[in-house]
Amino acid sequence: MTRILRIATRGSALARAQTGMVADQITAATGVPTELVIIKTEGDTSRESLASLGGTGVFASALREALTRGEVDLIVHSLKDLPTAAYPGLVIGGVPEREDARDVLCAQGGVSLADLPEGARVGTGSPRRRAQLLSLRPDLEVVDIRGNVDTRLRSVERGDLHGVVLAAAGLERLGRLAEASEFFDLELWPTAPGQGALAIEAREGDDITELLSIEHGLTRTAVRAERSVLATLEAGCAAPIGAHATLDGDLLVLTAVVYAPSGEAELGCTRSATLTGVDDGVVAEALGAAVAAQLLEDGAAELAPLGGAA
Ligand SMILES: NCc1[nH]cc(CCC(=O)O)c1CC(=O)O
Repeated sequence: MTRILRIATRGSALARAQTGMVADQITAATGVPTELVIIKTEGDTSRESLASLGGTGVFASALREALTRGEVDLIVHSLKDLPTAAYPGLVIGGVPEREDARDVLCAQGGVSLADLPEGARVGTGSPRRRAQLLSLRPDLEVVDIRGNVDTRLRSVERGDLHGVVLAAAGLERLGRLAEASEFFDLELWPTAPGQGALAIEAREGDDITELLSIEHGLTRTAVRAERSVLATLEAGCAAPIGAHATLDGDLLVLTAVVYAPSGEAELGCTRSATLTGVDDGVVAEALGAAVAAQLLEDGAAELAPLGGAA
């Protein structure tokens, strides 16, 4: 019998698109056929705010249960939506190369943030994006929105909002990057730990050698540093924190910023560590922990609500 890899995904257009891309890559590289298994999650069906759903992992848990039960072989997650805590019996078996980690503005008339009218209504459900918007444009009315990328873009098309902030990677995967009216530089506007990257989760001990074909070690190392900041701060995925790591030669450079929810203040820290190719993951994790420790020493916990879904 030929082996078929069953790959679980959430049902949103973005989730299906990115899972299909990973599945196609695996098949192209290894010849092993794949099958997509769509799993509905509470995070997809509920209209409640993320905070009232109980915070981290609302998108991941139904898929993880299916993987644990053996109903599927792999899960493709957006890395930024994956809680930092390990899940018993499961491992991140593959991390493909990261795409664009930046946030973008999609605004009526294709205008930039600076050119939005006074008091413009801009939608985001992310406390980080809210703070970043307000720090640059305190006059804006930031509107808390939920829903998938398509719904968010439609609220701009319909004129309910002047603009929305979204991840470039998500728009790209949906073929809608042309709707971006401004790309925010990562130095000025660091994004969520792991943004633009995917995680392929597998059962511990399963020998899924096909994953080697999509693995990108430098992405894995960079996101490990970013996620280590969150884990050390004991912050949830909805905390107002941006973190981004890049490689400069053999130097891993990590910047993290914690924002006051109002956008009126922020604390940043940049540090670097040399990668040697040996234990890079450990080095990355220590770098993230050091950056987080510095932020805490500088008062991050007093500046922003860090825990759970803020
Ligand atoms: N929270 C939803 C979510 N999870 C991952 C992405 C984008 C793709 C990515 O970062 O890999 C998005 C949409 C968005 O933030 O615009």
